[in-house]
Amino acid sequence: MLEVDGLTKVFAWRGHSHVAVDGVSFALHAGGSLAVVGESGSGKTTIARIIAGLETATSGTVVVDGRTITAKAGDVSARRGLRGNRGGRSERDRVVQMVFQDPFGSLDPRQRIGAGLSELLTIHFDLSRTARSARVSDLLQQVGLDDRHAQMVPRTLSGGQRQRVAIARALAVEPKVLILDEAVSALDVSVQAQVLNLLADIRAETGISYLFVSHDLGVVRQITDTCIVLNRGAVVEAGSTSQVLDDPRDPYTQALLEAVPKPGWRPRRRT
Ligand SMILES: Nc1ncnc2c1ncn2[C@@H]1O[C@H](COP(=O)(O)OP(=O)(O)OP(=O)(O)O)[C@@H](O)[C@H]1O
Repeated sequence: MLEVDGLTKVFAWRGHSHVAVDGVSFALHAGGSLAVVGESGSGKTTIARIIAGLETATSGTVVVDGRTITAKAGDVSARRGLRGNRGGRSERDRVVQMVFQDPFGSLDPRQRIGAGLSELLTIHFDLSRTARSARVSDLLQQVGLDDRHAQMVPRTLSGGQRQRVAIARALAVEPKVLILDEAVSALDVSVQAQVLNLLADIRAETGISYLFVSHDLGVVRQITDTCIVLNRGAVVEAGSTSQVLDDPRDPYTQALLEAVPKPGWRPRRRT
């Protein structure tokens, strides 16, 4: 479903340059769930943003569902080739969707949740008003919300409910790949568990694939079957999530796991 090959991103500014992603390759099969883990600054979000089309790659390819979707800066023909005929939206808008840690940024503060979903459906599908309204109800139900929430604006929802809305909005366009970038990190533990269960159910029902970016190895264990570990933009270990987390081969992965606070952990005193 998703094949990433030799992906590289170099950020350059005022005579400086920084290799944020360094020849990353991995594959995610249909209905699979792959974690991208690594410490802060290791390049996780940059990879996610390139796949979602929010950032251009310096080199390498991204293939989703058999179609190459990588567009380098200035590569207009690649972008044109991906244009769908629905409202001028690119095909990538539909096949890959992304949910962020803070859904506030992607929600219009003045728009009621139902109206926002309806607007998205209008952009991407040719549905009658009745069919559209039924689809809005279905989407809300799919994420554990109801028609009551359709009448609310983002600020009147809890953090967990807002994240459910963000997931409903992503699902509205029927993507093949959903990128979840620290999507449950800001939620408290019980709400986090509910959203993780919801994501597991949606994957089982729809066969959607997840690319799960997280620094939380406990969450990664629950929601993914395969895992890549990044260190300074490069993949240092890849395999099944249980193998990587239970029997890490690479010293960096071992150090990453050892850094997770264990029961009885106490903050070290400053000297
Ligand atoms: N627009 C940019 N310009 C310059 N450098 C950038 C830019 N975006 C990211 N970087 C750098 O690229 C590196 C990787 O950043 P990225 O956000 O992908 O890391 P991350 O693993 O997602 O980190 P975190 O877990 O803290 O979100 C970092 O060193 C960051 O400073």
